[in-house]
Amino acid sequence: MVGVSALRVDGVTVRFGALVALDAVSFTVEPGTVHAVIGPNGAGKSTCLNVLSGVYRPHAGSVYLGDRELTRLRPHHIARLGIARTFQNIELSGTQTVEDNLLLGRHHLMRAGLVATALGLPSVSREERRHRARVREITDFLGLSAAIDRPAALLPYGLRKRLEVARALALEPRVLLLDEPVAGMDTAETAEMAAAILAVRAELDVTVLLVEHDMGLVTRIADRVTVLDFGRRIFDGSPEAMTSDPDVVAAYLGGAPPSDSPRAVSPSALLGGAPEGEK
Ligand SMILES: Nc1ncnc2c1ncn2[C@@H]1O[C@H](COP(=O)(O)OP(=O)(O)OP(=O)(O)O)[C@@H](O)[C@H]1O
Repeated sequence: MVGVSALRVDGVTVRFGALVALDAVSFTVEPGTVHAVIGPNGAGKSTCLNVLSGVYRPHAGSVYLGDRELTRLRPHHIARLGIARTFQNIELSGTQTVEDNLLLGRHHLMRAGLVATALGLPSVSREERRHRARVREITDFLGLSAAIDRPAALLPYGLRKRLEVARALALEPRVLLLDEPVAGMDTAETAEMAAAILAVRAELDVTVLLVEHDMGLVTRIADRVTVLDFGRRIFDGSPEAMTSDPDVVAAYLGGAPPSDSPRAVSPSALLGGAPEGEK
């Protein structure tokens, strides 16, 4: 898991009908960093993550991992190139154990074909042992080993959120995209998740891009922050500079969208549907 390539968002625009969810947004996530994308409700954060993971195709602009353009690729292809993500709403298989959820996450790394598996060839069991060993390492790393045989649905909320991160790590990514990793967590769970994210960057050398509401978390763990408001990038820089930036302060204090904002459209104009490329 070597994070050597920058993830570059270049002039990305996404529209939902007349509503411009992202308006020519650009930023670069440097390898080996924790980069946060924040902004008030409806700022375009999730849309941005959906573009990066291939769920939405932008109307304009491009996304690159190093020299590789990702813009037109499908989600599974992007995942194979080393970009894994978690979802705002936990998307685990609740009836399956922690271990099986992670093995499922490694599915595309498994080489044995159906016939070889059905015949129980030695190479298959060797491969399976290797994957199970790696899954144990990942569960240990994220403090989930005591729960490895439990069904995901029976875990407390904080552990389920961490299992989501573990499942994304099971893909052996170079870049990890986290959609609101501490949403709904109490203080202790938030602190544990913050420590886990920092460990992922420092010990696994995985670049982390997280979308988050929690300003406190962002200022504690992010190396760099991009702030969106009404689909536009209003700030890109260090967490320290962000907290005193007048545009960021104004956005977080609230207020109406600027009169030239693409968001200043009538409600009926917003019913135009999803982006052209939405799959
Ligand atoms: N599938 C969709 N169809 C229509 N409009 C959408 C769709 N997805 C997002 N939007 C709109 O695009 C804008 C940006 O939404 P997005 O979910 O990206 O914001 P966000 O910053 O993630 O918000 P939140 O913090 O509330 O999750 C919002 O006005 C939202 O209502």
